[in-house]
Amino acid sequence: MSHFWKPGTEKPRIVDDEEGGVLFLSTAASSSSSSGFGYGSMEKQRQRLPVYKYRTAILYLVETHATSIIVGETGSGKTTQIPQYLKEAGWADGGRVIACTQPRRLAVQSVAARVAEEMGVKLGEEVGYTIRFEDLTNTNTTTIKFLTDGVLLREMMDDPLLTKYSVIMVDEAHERSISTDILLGLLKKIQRRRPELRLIISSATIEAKSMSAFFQASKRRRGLEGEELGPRMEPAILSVEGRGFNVQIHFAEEPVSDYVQAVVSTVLSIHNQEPMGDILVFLTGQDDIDTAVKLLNEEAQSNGKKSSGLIVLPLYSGLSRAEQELIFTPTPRGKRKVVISTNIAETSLTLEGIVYVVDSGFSKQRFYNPISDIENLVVAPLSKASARQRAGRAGRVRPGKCYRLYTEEYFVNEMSAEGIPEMQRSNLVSCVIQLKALGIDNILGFDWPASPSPEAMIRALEVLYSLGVLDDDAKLTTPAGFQVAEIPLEPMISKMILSSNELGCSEEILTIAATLSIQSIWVSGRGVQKELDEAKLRFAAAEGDHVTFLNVYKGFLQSGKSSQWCHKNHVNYQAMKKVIEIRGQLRRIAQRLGIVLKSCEGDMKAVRKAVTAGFFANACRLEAFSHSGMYKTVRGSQEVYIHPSSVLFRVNPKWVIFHSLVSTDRQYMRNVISIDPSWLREAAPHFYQHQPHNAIGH
Ligand SMILES: Nc1ncnc2c1ncn2[C@@H]1O[C@H](COP(=O)(O)OP(=O)(O)OP(=O)(O)O)[C@@H](O)[C@H]1O
Repeated sequence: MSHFWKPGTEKPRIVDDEEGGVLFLSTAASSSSSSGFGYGSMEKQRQRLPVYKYRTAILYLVETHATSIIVGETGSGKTTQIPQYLKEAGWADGGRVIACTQPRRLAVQSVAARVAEEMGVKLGEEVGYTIRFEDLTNTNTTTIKFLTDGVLLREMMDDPLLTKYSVIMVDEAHERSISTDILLGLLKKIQRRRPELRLIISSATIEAKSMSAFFQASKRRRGLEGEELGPRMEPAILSVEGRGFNVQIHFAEEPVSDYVQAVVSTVLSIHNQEPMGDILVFLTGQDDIDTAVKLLNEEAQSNGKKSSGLIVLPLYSGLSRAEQELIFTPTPRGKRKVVISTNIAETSLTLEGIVYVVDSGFSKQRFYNPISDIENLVVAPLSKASARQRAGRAGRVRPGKCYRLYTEEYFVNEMSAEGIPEMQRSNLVSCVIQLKALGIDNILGFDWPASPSPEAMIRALEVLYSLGVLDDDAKLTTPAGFQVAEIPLEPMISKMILSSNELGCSEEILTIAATLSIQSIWVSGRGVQKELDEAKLRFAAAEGDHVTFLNVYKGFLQSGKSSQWCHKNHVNYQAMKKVIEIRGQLRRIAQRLGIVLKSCEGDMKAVRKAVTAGFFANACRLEAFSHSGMYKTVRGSQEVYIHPSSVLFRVNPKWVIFHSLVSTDRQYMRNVISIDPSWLREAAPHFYQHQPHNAIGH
């Protein structure tokens, strides 16, 4: 192998914890790797998982403790088995439901399907799932329900105490997504009102001590005589030892400078030198992934022998559902599947054929600076916890290998143990509105597992006030605030949709909202930049990217949603199918909220005003003296530039609004639209009240 020679020595270990009055249970359990390849019956497979040896211990802890923290290595069987054990022990009797949350939609769907299969039932009946815009459960029969943590938060709006659930298992808690953290804070509150509710916090590498300390504060109920009632409120910690099949780790000999190229050569080396078995590659985002797919496919064409038999599939959230599901289809005999993915395949996913994992060592992460009020999407190094999750995708159903595109020295000495919780590196606008919608008024005093900075909170409150979502007492306004809270999108997009109603352009804005929620509608990649730029010119609108999206969408519909049309125009066919899918869902929500579906018939001023009504906080002005296209954000005076992928790159209108920022050598604005600055004060008088008139005047 060109890059690898060094097998790793590090073995993932579980942190033991016997302190602080916390109950620690540990029974020696051998790894299922000793059981070799045989599959046997489904029941036998279940019994071979490390978690099986802990079945009684887990059920005992759940019976006697309000909260149980279960730490176990990836592949030990936590996600698929624990909900079934609970059901078998009667926790779903009497119409009660066992919930298991996941941070990602794809994981929810695939784990639910697996559990239904293991139980021999039809998915959507006894075992079901709910993700945003999709509910595959049956109110009468579903007893085990998988759902995203975001969806469970939304359920609290209708049922604040989550009364139908007997046990809620918060899985993959180590990921510390914003929704997981909000959920943990709220569940702790609910538990005080519903001591019979049981919580299981489960994860591969959670910091069990700090999580336990977080739940420790809850008091046990007392009876009239002062006797303690109900379950013990201090959390129990259980460490499940043993993991899936063995995964041999290989590290790069030298640091890798171009990880996309390194991925391509590593995949080809595996293909040429290693026995059959599928490959899962982790890259950072759509652009990298599309490039790697293209390079591998080109190899397959130009170098028939070396790479024949490779089926290369991309996997990222911007793909349509059908395209994502391709990764689950069995690989034909004599072929090798290569799935090239973002971190959406990092946790909870079992792809049966995967034997090899290639880990670039990076992922795209959000970083927010409350002082400059700037949130960036940055390609950042992984944590050890994520690297272990990635390696764990091999070795699920047979022994595997993981090739890390970084050195062992880097892994041991420089990689951080855990990532920073998303809560502490994000803009909190969505989080605050959710809590407000749940009636949590004292946001600053909320009990968080990891507190966000007060500056970030205040910024979020200010933006929400300016969006007209909060009133002077920081309570949700009626009806606008409640409507924005009800649309399951970021509040700025929701506000843009609501404003389009008054401006008579809801049909256009729904298309824009759907397009903004996927990463890119263009086919990018190395070597096609010139053709892509030419294709974009065919659709480019002087107003900017949002209006350009409308032109592409129109062209796509006129072509009869043709894939050839997309190919000819460098438009990503799967992305367009996803736009249509999301748009349909948003349309239904808009109708439910009483928004009149109407087209502005080419009045782009209305469209730009609606975008301004939602995204006024992202307004920028071109620096008069700047020949390099430097803009400054109106609030915060941060230096930003139009991204080369924007149709306004080098056009540089004086005033623009952006949708998001990415940071490479500079801060670049992605998806940019030109505006008239007078609309800013119209849209958000409070937000811009301290700006000198000439700062946002003509
Ligand atoms: N779809 C599937 N097909 C085949 N085997 C599966 C499937 N899903 C799960 N398994 C088997 O069950 C094992 C345990 O999976 P499970 O998701 O419960 O583990 P886990 O401990 O929750 O791991 P993680 O933290 O990575 O999600 C897998 O390693 C695999 O052997």
